[in-house]
Amino acid sequence: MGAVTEASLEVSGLAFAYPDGHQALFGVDFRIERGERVALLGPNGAGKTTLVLHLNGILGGGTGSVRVAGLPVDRANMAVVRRKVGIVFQDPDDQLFMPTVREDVAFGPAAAGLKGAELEARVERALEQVGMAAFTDRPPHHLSFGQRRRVAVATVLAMEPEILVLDEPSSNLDPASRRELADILRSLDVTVLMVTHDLPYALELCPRALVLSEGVIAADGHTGALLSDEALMRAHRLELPFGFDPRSVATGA
Ligand SMILES: Nc1ncnc2c1ncn2[C@@H]1O[C@H](COP(=O)(O)OP(=O)(O)OP(=O)(O)O)[C@@H](O)[C@H]1O
Repeated sequence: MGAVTEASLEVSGLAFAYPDGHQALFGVDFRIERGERVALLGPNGAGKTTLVLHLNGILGGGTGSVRVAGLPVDRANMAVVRRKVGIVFQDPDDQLFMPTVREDVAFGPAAAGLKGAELEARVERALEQVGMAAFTDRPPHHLSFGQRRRVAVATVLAMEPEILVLDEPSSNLDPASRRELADILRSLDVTVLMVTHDLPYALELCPRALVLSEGVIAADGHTGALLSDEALMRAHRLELPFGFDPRSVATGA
């Protein structure tokens, strides 16, 4: 396979209806290249979560295809795909359940067969990447919310994913923790897809954004340009904070 030209993520004609018949996705197409940071924007109910749950095969059975690093997300590839797509859920407590930070971060790689010094090095590196190396032996429930979110990111980084998917990464963070997480995400050498309603955060971190609305991609382009398009914003119920000028931010730097 031509690994060099493969996209990190390629979604083609993805359509999906829930078992109750509610159609959430109506033919979604986009491609994310290796190393890009892309924001997935859209109003409540647009289909963002439904889309994300297709990226590692939690949801399936619709039509169209999802490929991660060229590999189709299907039953046969599920174990590999789950390692390649790291999803950080909105609530870190959904991801942290072991007695110590070390055990939480080691959990995934250990289940994938890593042990001994190799496992220890993997854990150490992931915790260093999120600035949490000093907390290795602490119980996660003794950490602040912002620290727990960083550990949740580490649990996913420890799997060395092809693509890091973050669901509302800035939610419930104070301004300092928000900025620290932005610095961490910027420093990572990994493809990022970030689902967020925090439009200034999207602008700050992601040079490119997708707008998902009523189950289709309504716009795909430069984040600053999309957020400056008042008609587009209005049409898809996207609102910037009062007084915020997207043209005043150096996007994705
Ligand atoms: N289990 C389900 N069964 C039936 N319909 C569902 C189910 N889960 C979600 N939906 C519907 O699918 C549509 C897309 O929902 P989804 O959660 O993907 O949107 P979202 O963009 O993530 O929204 P939000 O910003 O509120 O998180 C909505 O109309 C929702 O009501």
